[in-house]
Parts: sequence; C-alpha cells; structure tokens
Amino acid sequence: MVEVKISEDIKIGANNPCFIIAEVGQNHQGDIEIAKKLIKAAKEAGASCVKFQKTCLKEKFTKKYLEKPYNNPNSWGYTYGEHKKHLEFSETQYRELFRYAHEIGILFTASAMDMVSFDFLVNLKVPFIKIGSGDSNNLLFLKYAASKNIPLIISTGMVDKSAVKTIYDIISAQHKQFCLLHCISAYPVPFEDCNLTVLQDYKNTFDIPVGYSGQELGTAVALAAVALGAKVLEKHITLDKTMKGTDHVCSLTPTEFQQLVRDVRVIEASMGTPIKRVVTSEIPCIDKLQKSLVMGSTKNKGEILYPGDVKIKVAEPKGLNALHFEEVIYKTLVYDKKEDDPLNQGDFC
Ligand SMILES: CC(=O)N[C@H](C=O)[C@@H](O)[C@H](O)[C@H](O)COP(=O)(O)O
Ligand SMILES: C=C(OP(=O)(O)O)C(=O)O
Repeated sequence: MVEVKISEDIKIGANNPCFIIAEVGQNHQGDIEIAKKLIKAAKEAGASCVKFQKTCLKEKFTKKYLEKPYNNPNSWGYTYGEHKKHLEFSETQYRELFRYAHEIGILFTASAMDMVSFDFLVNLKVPFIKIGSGDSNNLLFLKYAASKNIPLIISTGMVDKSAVKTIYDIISAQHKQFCLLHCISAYPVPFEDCNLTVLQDYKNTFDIPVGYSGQELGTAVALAAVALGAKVLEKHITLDKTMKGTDHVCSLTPTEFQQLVRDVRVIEASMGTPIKRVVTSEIPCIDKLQKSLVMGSTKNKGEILYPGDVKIKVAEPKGLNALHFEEVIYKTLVYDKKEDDPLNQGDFC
C-alpha cells in the first residue's frame, strides 16, 4: 500500500492515523476574522489540516453563469458572480490565512477550483492540493494537476466508478502521491444515499489510500467510514450552523468536530487485530467472574463423575476452565471431594 507524504512527519495511508481535514470551504462568510476563528477552532479540535476553497471566478465559471440571478436565502449577491465574489478571499488574504495557520501550528491548504487557483496554491507552498468533486469529470484539469509535483486529495462525488477509475489512471500515470475520497455531493446527503460501502470497493480496487468526504449530518457516518478503512476524513466546520450559506447546515460545530477527532482516535485504537484471543486487560474479569469446574455433589475417591456430579460455577478457588467439562465426565475421582470443591487436573483419572 502506497503512503502519501504530506510533510516530513505526516504521511497518509498504511498504519498512519487518519488524516482529518476541517473543511472551512466558504463557511467564513467572506470575513477574514471568521476565517481565522475557524482555523483556530480546527486546530483546537485536533484536525490534521484546515482547508479553504480557492477559485478564480473567470476560470471556473462562464460569464453567463456568473451573471445568473442567485436568488435564495444563502445568497450574498444578486447574481451568482456577486455571491461568489463576496465569498472569495484575495491572494493577499490567502497569504495572511496561510501565515496565521502556520503560526498556530496547523496545516493549511485549499481546494483548487480551477488551474489558475492550482498554480497559486502551488506557489503558496501548501502541503497538498485538494481537488473537489466539481472537477471529478474535469480530465484536463486532472492531467494538469498530475503533471505537477504535489500530493493530491481528490473527491469523487457526482461521478460513477468508471470515472473514478479514469481519475486513478490519469494521476497514477504520473505518480502515486494521491488519495481518492468517496463523496456524495448533496447538502446535506440523505443517510440512505451515503453508500459508505463504496469505500470497501475503493480499498479493494486501488493501491493508494482512500477516504471519505462527508456532507451528511452529524458524525456517525464519518466514524463508520474510519472503521471501514478511511485514511482521510473530511467534514465541514462552522462557528454556527444557522449562519447564512449553503454548507453550514451539514457542517460540524467546533465542539462536534473535537468529538469527531476524539472518536476517530478511539476507533483507530480499537480496531486492533482480527485474531480473536484473550487479552491481558481481561485477566481481572477472568479471575473474578469466569466460570470453572466444581463438584456438583459430595463424592469420594474411586467414584465416577457422572454429568450431574460436575457443575460450572464462578468459584474461589477456581477449578479447570469450564471448556474442559466433557473431558472430566465419566472419569474416576482420585481424592474425596465436597460439593462446590474445584475440580482440577490431577483430581481424576
Ligand atoms: C461541489 C462543490 O464545490 N462543493 C463544495 C464542497 O463541499 C461546496 O462547499 C460548494 O462550494 C458550496 O456548496 C456551494 O454553495 P453556493 O453555490 O451557495 O456558493
Ligand atoms: C467540493 C469540494 O469537496 P468535496 O467534493 O469533497 O465535497 C471541495 O473540496 O471544494
């Protein structure tokens, strides 16, 4: 299994901890102070990285699309272009946010929503670039991104498996420093559309780390993704789910994000080995409550132990592990025994 190297000490895949991305996206409302609060919240929640969305509007959208009226409660302008312009930070502001994240000690990156933004992010020296589902069918862009020497995390919403294979082929023709995220692009995703077991299929198909970008409500699905082997997890973060904006409703508050990170680490620690065995932490309970073989009645040396003569009880001192019951039946007692006395190896022949 390929490991994707994000920095000198952070790798994704194999046995490395799940890489958890706090997706600010456009939940900053176009306000750099809110953006900084979200970066801080991501850091305090224990996220591995905080992520924004970088767009060059003229590159991503047609002129006509930008001029379309965007008349809904989440709109920041009369047209879609005005709306998006309000939510877009300048390159200078990006540099400020990048510096701020660096100062407080959290990795910073963004989704490149087009090639111009991709180049800007490469120059900013982000540790990796995210390619969102909006570009999962953009083969030109994927080829361009693959040709650059930077790790990629690529979401696969809005396309089917054959397109995902195409994405894999395009990038892996250049390098294997990339991850594929299962994603359903709906805000929020109905639980029955999450199709989380796709992750297992990705794991079986691809030799690179796979993960999950979740737009459903809450943390349960994301946690299940980690149990299914997600090595990258992305969830939106917000200061307040009731704020204006398309993504707030399917985002996590800082407290919820913190709980998510905590629970991911618990799940990782608890996955362990598929070999079922008795573990050291069970010994006190074995000593206290595991049942063993004892005499069901008083019997003397030389007598045969019939089924009713041997009982399985919690005893002190213990007899043989109760799994040995069948081996004891119809054996002859070597010593006199009273009811409830433990039965051990050497007590019968
Ligand atoms: C597919 C994609 O890009 N999705 C992104 C990531 O999840 C979203 O954050 C969109 O940018 C957002 O939902 C757009 O909302 P509006 O159109 O109201 O600005
Ligand atoms: C659209 C994005 O992500 P996803 O497809 O994972 O929701 C993004 O990162 O901008």
